[in-house]
Amino acid sequence: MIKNSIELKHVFKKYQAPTSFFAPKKENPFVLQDINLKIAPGEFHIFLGRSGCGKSTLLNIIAGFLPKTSGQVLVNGHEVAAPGRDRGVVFQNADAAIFPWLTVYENVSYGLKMQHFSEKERTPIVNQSLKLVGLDQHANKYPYELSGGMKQRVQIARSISNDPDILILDEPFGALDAQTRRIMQDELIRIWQKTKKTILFVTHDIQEAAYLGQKISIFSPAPASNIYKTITVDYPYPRNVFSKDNEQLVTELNNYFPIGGR
Ligand SMILES: Nc1ncnc2c1ncn2[C@@H]1O[C@H](COP(=O)(O)OP(=O)(O)OP(=O)(O)O)[C@@H](O)[C@H]1O
Repeated sequence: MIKNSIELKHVFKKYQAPTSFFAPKKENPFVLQDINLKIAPGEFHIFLGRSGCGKSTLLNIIAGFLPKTSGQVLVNGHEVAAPGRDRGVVFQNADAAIFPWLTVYENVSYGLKMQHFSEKERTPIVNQSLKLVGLDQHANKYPYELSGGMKQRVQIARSISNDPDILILDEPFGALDAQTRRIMQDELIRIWQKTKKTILFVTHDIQEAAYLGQKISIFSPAPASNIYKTITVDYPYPRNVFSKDNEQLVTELNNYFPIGGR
């Protein structure tokens, strides 16, 4: 068993069509068809693809929120059957993910409290997580007092406080303005380098994939999406969006998504 690893073997996914006595019987197409992938411990891995190709579906299967139709999904060598502490998830919509009636501190502390950590045990973990994401000065604020970027920091701190092996992020910066998005991308790289977690990050933004990813898995269009190719990006961080390396990578990635193509 390799710790912090993810392995996908022949994963297929088809959503169940709604059934009704009056509606004609209908079969939904496969959303994902024969996905095979290995994500190594400590890797920063990107799922890149057009809207609707099934990136979030696969991420939710790995997180344990959705069942697969067939195949094997192994996290740390064990078949995924449900969500678990080994996987922390950060969603795009922070407003739906954090509790509006709890402070920043209480939101980050909540999961640990549910796992019966005592207050004495929780305090240093929560303080450390808040410091890591730069929210230590905002611990007593409520979500309505926070910017979009700060709310995403709360989600990241909450996940990190559980000390997951793998951090799973579903378009976490998609709703942020361009400047905040770049700041959060730099923050995430810093957190990844510090914690050495395995990161699985979903995006449809080519520039974002090129700026963040060590490995970029490119999804084919819907339906019945597959992973076309996984590209290894071996130039170092921090990356310069104006560098020749970056320009070449963005051009290469753009070739997989022709304008006007599906
Ligand atoms: N609960 C569901 N029931 C039926 N079909 C679904 C369900 N959830 C998603 N789908 C379909 O599965 C396909 C993949 O959706 P998914 O959200 O995984 O794509 P995505 O690549 O993450 O898209 P986006 O980037 O827009 O979030 C889409 O065709 C979508 O309509």
